[in-house]
Amino acid sequence: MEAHLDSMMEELRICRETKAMLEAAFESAYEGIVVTDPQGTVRMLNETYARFLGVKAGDVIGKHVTEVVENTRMHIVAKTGKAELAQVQRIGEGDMVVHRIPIKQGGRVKAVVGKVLFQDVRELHALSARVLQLKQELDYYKGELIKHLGVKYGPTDITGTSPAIQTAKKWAERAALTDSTVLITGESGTGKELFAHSIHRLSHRNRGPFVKLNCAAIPDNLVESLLFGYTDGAFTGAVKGGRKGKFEMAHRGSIFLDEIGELSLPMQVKLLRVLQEKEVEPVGSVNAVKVDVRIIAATNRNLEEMVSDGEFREDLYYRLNVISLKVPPLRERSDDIPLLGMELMRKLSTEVGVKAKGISTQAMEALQAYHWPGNVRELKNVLERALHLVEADEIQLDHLPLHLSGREGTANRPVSLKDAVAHAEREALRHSLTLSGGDRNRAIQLLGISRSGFYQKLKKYGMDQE
Ligand SMILES: Nc1ncnc2c1ncn2[C@@H]1O[C@H](COP(=O)(O)OP(=O)(O)OP(=O)(O)O)[C@@H](O)[C@H]1O
Repeated sequence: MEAHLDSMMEELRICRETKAMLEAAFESAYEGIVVTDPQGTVRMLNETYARFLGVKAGDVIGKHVTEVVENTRMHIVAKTGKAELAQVQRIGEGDMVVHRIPIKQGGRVKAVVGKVLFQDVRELHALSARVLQLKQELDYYKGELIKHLGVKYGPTDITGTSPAIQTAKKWAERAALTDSTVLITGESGTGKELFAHSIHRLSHRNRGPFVKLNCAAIPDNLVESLLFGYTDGAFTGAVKGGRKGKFEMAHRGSIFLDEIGELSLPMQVKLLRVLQEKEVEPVGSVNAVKVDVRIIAATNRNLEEMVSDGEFREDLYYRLNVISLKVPPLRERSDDIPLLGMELMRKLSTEVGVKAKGISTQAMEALQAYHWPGNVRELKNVLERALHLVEADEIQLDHLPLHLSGREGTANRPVSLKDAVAHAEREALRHSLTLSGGDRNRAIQLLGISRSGFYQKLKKYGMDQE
């Protein structure tokens, strides 16, 4: 009996403590709170609400809620048993946001709790306007940060719905989940760089830098210092204080080694060491620097063939090719050409300042029938050229180059061998420049002729000013 009494006392003490805690929470709440019984009689009213209504809680408890709060529906909710959330209720001078929540036991309403969330809905409007402004600012700074970090493109920039491009995109998404080295292969102009940016953008490193190095564009003797940096006085002409290399710059981010197939054999050895040790040794330094960098490499050359010809190290090839991503050539996804053509045309029209709205059916058919050795880059160049020629709204067949539009009939063909050679040379020059996007070094490579020969021919055919 005594033990029973003790346990009842203990329970009573806990109940009192809980009640005191709930009352304190009730009173200190920022929102106004009112509780009624199922008949709509006010049972509780916290200090915030009482102050807001300009009444004393003690005076209104026991009154019907309609006598205490203007436009109330607490007594109605007590009848319907259905909660009314985030409703606007006019009280005095202000529009309030209120919740009315029935408390049920055994399916019957035992009480209704009313909450006034904001003192006035205008506060909410002001708050949401501020949130919107902050969001816009945030988006702007995010964009700026991304530009600053070096990443320019994301997966949404890769246009195409063909199964081939979708598969490549899926691989890129998967690659982004890991930190493994990715080797992106594919013909020139297929969009390898877009994929490299996208992998970084989708990865957990996307707040870190994205650093690009085109291995073909730098002289051999500079590659090392560019990649690994150098110390003060490492060589004549070195910047005072030394300079960080691309690997260090890409710390906690990704490095994109474009045209990796052009890296000389001695540089391949050094790169392999970085991959193995995860540290770089700046030129002139004896101390290695630890780097945390994800490597994305790309090439349009056949590295396997280069390995068998002894031009590319096998061990480096396997280190790079942990995840391989092949970007399909455009001729294998001609289904993408209408969408891609329209998308590129829209972007280019803004750049060129021409308002072309479409591509005629005939022109589109010609675009789809062509084999696109220069892939999307070539398509872009063809469309840009067409936009300069277009007079009305649409790109027509005769705005496309002759080799594409099929208008190159026999009537205009040269008869003498000399003229035929000149004609062929001119076309080859033009074609190589279209393929390379105007990049003369690449055009020279594509033609397989010497630099001086290239410039002589440009001059001969009056194309040196183009
Ligand atoms: N799927 C695509 N959607 C939209 N634009 C694309 C797409 N693929 C490529 N491009 C555009 O085509 C051009 C060439 O792409 P990119 O430079 O990525 O090719 P690449 O494969 O890296 O070429 P290279 O081997 O010559 O370096 C760029 O202007 C790029 O924006």
